[in-house]
Amino acid sequence: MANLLLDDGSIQRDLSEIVAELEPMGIKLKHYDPGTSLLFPELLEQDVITESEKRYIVGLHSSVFEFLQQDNGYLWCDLLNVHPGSPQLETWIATYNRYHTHTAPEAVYLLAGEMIYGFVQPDGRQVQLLIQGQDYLHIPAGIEHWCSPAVSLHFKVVRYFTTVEGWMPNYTGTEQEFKLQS
Ligand SMILES: CSCCC(=O)/C(O)=C/O
Ligand SMILES: [Fe+2]
Ligand code: NI
Repeated sequence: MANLLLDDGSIQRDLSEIVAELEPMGIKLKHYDPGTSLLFPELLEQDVITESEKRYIVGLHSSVFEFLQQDNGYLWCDLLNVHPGSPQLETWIATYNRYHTHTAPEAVYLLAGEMIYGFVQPDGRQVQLLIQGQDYLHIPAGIEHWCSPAVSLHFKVVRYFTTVEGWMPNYTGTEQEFKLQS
């Protein structure tokens, strides 16, 4: 389940409170646990999974989550697997942990592991959202965000795309500011 860290050091753990905090930015967060992870538990534990294993997981998952694809007009989806031995991991982190926008929505369903997203609220305050297994996140086009693996450096995520080319980061230059109270 997700946690939201606010810039005053407080943490929201209640899903409905987090949803309300994200709502002014048009960001949707849901927790769906249809039991699909039980279909491939050993694959979710593995650091390395093959392309055919990825296709198997995405295929099983897509049939259960067909409504997500239809409701949101997703054209295609893939499975991104990040682990401590992932090639170019530092480059990947450097690419996405800077504030950026996309011209298309960014939607993800986290199968395993943890990811952190940063957002700028309408009043300028920055928040950090931790998502965990079975969390679904939808960020509208044009919303500033950054993302990163959590320190475990493990996540497996289904990414939903509404355009053929996927998400291109447009960097905004906004600095990450996260001052917690002393
Ligand atoms: C969510 S995994 C891929 C990273 C990415 O494309 C992106 O835009 C993160 O914000
Ligand atoms: Fe992004
Ligand atoms: Ni590992």
